Amino acid sequence: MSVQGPQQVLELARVSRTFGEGATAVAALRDVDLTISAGEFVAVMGPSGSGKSSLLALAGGLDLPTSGDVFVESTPLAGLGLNELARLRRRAVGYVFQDFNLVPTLTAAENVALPLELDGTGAKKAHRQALDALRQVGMPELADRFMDQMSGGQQQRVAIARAIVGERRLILADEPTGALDSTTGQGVMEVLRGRADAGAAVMLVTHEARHAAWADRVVFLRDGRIVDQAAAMHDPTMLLTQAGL
Ligand SMILES: Nc1ncnc2c1ncn2[C@@H]1O[C@H](COP(=O)(O)OP(=O)(O)OP(=O)(O)O)[C@@H](O)[C@H]1O
Repeated sequence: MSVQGPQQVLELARVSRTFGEGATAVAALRDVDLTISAGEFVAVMGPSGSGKSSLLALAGGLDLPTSGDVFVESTPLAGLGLNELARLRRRAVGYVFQDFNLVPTLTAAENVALPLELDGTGAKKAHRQALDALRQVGMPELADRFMDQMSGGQQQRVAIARAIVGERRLILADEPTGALDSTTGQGVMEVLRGRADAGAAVMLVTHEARHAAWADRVVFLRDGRIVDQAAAMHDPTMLLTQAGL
């Protein structure tokens, strides 16, 4: 399924995010400029606490910057009301959370179909698209299982299926392979690469150089600033050196 729309899917313009005030304030992000185009897969690397999760949260409209602007498909997020922001997130943004955020009382297929149904897609079509997404992450046979009948790795793949379902233009993934063995983790990278190749913008936070090697570009964060950007090299040790890891 191809994903079409404006060329520039995500833009962060001089974005800063500070938590707290005064002497105890923490600058999680400082003056970050970043643009991701349709079809582009960007990996974000950097030491713990460098601002990677904060960056993803701002890109997905889950948090708002202290200063600067975030645009998703040319729409400034700051100008949206809460309902409009929620609608844009459901329609345009697929988010893989570190802790999955799945609904335990729903089956895998119901979890994946949920954002589509909330957005007005009919139940049958939503179910069909959910099965397709579950197939892409290699789990079509587990569609009717509830979350407490699944391993951590299986739940993680449900979370990934929910992020890629439908025609999301922006896919944001925070360490989406933590609970997966390396073969399955590789499969998830193939799925993300495939979504980018179909026209989505993909941003992946990862500590793993072999996963960053799937990206078109790697952004390195340190102390809340982008310190370097590089075309992804297929030399993992080089990536680790650059990331200071
Ligand atoms: N809700 C919050 N309240 C206060 N400080 C926060 C909050 N969220 C993040 N921070 C701080 O902002 C900085 C950046 O955190 P962030 O989680 O974005 O880093 P990270 O690179 O994702 O780290 P990790 O790799 O450990 O997940 C850290 O110093 C963190 O303590």
